[in-house]
Amino acid sequence: MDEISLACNGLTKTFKKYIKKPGVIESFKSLVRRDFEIGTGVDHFDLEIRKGELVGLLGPNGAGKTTLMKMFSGIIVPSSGACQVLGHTPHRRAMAFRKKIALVMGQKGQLWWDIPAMDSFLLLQKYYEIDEQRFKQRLGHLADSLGVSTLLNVHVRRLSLGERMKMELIACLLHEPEIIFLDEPTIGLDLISQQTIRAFIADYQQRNGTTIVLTSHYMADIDALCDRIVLIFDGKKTYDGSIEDFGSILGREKFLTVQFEQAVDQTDSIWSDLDPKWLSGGQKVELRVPEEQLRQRTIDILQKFPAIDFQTEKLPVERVMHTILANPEILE
Ligand SMILES: Nc1ncnc2c1ncn2[C@@H]1O[C@H](COP(=O)(O)OP(=O)(O)OP(=O)(O)O)[C@@H](O)[C@H]1O
Repeated sequence: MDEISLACNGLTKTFKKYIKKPGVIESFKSLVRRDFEIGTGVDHFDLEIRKGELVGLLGPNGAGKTTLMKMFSGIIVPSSGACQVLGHTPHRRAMAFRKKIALVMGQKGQLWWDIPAMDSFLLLQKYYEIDEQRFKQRLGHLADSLGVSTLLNVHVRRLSLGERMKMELIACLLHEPEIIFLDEPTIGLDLISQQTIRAFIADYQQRNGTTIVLTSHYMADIDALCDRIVLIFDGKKTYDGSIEDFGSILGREKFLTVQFEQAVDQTDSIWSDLDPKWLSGGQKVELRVPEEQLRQRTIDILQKFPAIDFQTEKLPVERVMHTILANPEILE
């Protein structure tokens, strides 16, 4: 039987949300008594992740992804429900647990800004009690793989965003964690840095079989790295399955792209049920077409509007996600 790395059951996190009424008098009143309501960040979430899986956690802004990652890594205490990570209850923060996990938050680094990354790594070596030889070997290997060996002694504040993220990854991997939580590791990075970090994570995971939970706003990350995706909306799990099945959630559809000689009439009824996405000022369109209608619908379009190029492909996950974010009831 496969070993389970993470299991949670009915995991819930509620927050007090303070309400401030407008006006000066209300501001003074709020100094004495603050009204609040209870908001739910994560709502009765069940999840099981096997050892060595790379799972993508997806959802719109404010869906509860970061709250979930914080509960998995023990930074915040659940309001109710159960969570076990590598046999530990995360929020107890036992040292044995901390040595087995790592959390990288793209929005919030753990490295000190005013000192070189190397100094932070040395502190982490002490904190995690990493043997000197193993530390040197590991740091050398990670820094080489990420192409930052020459930057270890540069103050973190002087590094570019991409270089800083690479240092954050090294910091999280030095102690050889068994499970890694990556919350938006590529956020704000340019395309090249995104690709480098993506390739590094894929390679690292393949070599080490580490369990990884990843959140990202970039579907390219999810597409390239994750076999399984979990969708979260309003704190609730709405989908858990393979990326292939996710791609076919909207039915057996193909993605048809047509490039025209000149801009065409976007109000024509021919597009009405094909979810058109217009590009190049109306000279190019991307359509979702049911597989069984693909031949006829393509002929109809080409007969009506002079085209210079067209292609069909499997519906990209990005497009499926976009449609689901706009119409979450599809998953009900
Ligand atoms: N400390 C807190 N106090 C009050 N509410 C909070 C707190 N942390 C999170 N929330 C609320 O919980 C919900 C989930 O937030 P969370 O940060 O987990 O979302 P997310 O999916 O990570 O969003 P994003 O993609 O924008 O980072 C939001 O409504 C948020 O306002």
